[in-house]
Amino acid sequence: MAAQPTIRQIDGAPFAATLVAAPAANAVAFVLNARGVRNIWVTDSTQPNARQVTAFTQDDGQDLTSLAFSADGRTLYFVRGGGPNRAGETPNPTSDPAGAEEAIWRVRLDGTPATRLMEGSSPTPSSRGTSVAFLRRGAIWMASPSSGDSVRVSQLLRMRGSGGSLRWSPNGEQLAFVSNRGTHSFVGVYTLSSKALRWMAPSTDTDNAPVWSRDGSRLAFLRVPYAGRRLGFRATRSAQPWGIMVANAATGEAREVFRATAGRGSAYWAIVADNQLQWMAGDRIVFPWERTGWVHLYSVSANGGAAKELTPGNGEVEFVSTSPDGTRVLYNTNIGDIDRRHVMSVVADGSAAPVPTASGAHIAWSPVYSSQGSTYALVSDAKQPAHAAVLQTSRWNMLAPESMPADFPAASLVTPTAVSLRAADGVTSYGQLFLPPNAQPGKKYPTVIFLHGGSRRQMLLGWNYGAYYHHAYALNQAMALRGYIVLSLNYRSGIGYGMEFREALRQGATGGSEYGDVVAAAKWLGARPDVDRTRIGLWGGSYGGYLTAMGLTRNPELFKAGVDIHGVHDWNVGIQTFVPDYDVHANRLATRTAFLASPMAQVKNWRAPVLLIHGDDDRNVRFVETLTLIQQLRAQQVPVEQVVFPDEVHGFLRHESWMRTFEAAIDFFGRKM
Ligand SMILES: CC(=O)N[C@@H](C)C(=O)N[C@@H](C)C(=O)O
Repeated sequence: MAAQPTIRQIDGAPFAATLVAAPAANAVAFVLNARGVRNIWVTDSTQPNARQVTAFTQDDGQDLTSLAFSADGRTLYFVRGGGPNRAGETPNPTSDPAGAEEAIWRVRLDGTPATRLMEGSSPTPSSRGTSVAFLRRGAIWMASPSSGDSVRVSQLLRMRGSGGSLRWSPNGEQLAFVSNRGTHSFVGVYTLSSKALRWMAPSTDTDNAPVWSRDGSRLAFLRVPYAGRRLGFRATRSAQPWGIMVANAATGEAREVFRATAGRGSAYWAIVADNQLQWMAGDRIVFPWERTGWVHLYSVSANGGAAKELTPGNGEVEFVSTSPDGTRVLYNTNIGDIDRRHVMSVVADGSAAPVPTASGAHIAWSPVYSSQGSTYALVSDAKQPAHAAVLQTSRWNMLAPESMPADFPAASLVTPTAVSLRAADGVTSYGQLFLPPNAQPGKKYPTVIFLHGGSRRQMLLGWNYGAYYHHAYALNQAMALRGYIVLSLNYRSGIGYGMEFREALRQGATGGSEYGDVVAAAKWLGARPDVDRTRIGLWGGSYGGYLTAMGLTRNPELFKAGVDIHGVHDWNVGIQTFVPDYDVHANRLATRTAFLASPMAQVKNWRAPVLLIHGDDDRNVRFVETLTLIQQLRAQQVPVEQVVFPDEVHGFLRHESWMRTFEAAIDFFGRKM
């Protein structure tokens, strides 16, 4: 019998991320995270086969992000390291005594080594020259070539608020940006020659997502009416309708060219894209709208008028980019295949129906056109982890096949199947079922339910496009290969199944209604002949840790053990992490509802053994959430085990953190289930 693949083998393939295309030279770049060692790979007109252009060698937890090409496509800028937490500390998960930083690096595609340029983030190379605008602690700075290979940096302008969304005009003479003022935001335009700053029709609303017209005379941006402080972890089904403004860059005067209708789609839901708005050829603006209850793309004239739906169907558009000539939009969607993602393209004026790219049971995201019109994407399937690929004769062909480890056990992996189930209140939820290979008829198997985090997430019928859930998919595979049945549950309040599913009523801090789907899943599994209903466990991270803890407090009769990774255990604490001035006394009913929807409200019922795992530099779910839970469980003599990662953040930055987490989980379930 072949040796059982280890979790380190199953989760040992590189994870591909951050695919970007250059405006010239047919260059495309992406990041490969190979067991925590992150490096940048490129392909271009000189060498169509992908090649590694950086030389990092350690699982050091220093992410590579914000890749941005120069106008000529010959130089690539990127950020190494993460942003500061509220205490101003940058992520240092190896506890490196020298500390860590968030800095902008540069690598030329001529083979010379990458070099660190300066502290900062959001490198935004000029659309014409060789300058690079960037952010440093919320201020806007500029780096310009100096003697030799060095750069001269200077703060571009001093203003209130925090800068973001840097956008060069097509001629490289102006820089548009967003100035975030906390309760509202403005769009500004800075002119380099005159050093003049002009606000675009400033108002009480939140203006963001600026995009230049193709002739550089105008700017379009989103205007979202002020709606008070958003506390999160609750449904938002409607709002004061958002709109699209078009401003004259020279005068700052603007007018509204589109406004969402009341009801469905009146609350803006973002796509994943460099720009939320795409200024296309023919002066048309392409934008996302949820009017039908699904996130679709629409097209409207920059002069106003009726919006035209480009992507009809029951499913969501998620990742969006455009062709260099502005005639086509490239996007991914689950329309027609709800538990996967496929890349489509459509003409921006809506004169023709969307066109598919590749067929097959794959998951494709982050699609981009190269400057010479080739189509690239990040792709995975049930067995092949996330990789960068180019579209050739309607197939996705891997760009860096040599990066796959020889011991990756693709053939041993199982292929999950799509399932759906109904909760007591009638709401349908969805999931992927992993069955142990060579399952024996009549045998009853121990079973675990995986609960994703977010909760605006969706697990799929294959390796996930998010790093966190790419890792989670590996553990689900490892558990199935170790003889567990695994149900990966897409509970209500997740994405992919429409607005009303995502914005499920009484979710999270307003009632925890999604826990009803967890109970339904346990009962659905318990009714299966191959499930040992006395051996059902739960595991999940963050929001999934919350639901794991809910199961162990609310229904100790259903669940035998749990692995709770940085879970939310008190919604009032969870909200305060994102809203520091949240006042639990401002609305006592809401505060009490939030507490009653939290595991801590019924922690006295907790009996089952649990493994708690947390990094203490967690910026999303504070370490104290686990501290207070452990204190209470010890007082109740509940069998509690723990794994703590000093200086790790929420989505573990080190591969070794994930491996230690998963090895501990496999061992824990082996002993407790
Ligand atoms: C928004 C956020 O941080 N939510 C957390 C409770 C969470 O679930 N975080 C991760 C796991 C995520 O997927 O967002």
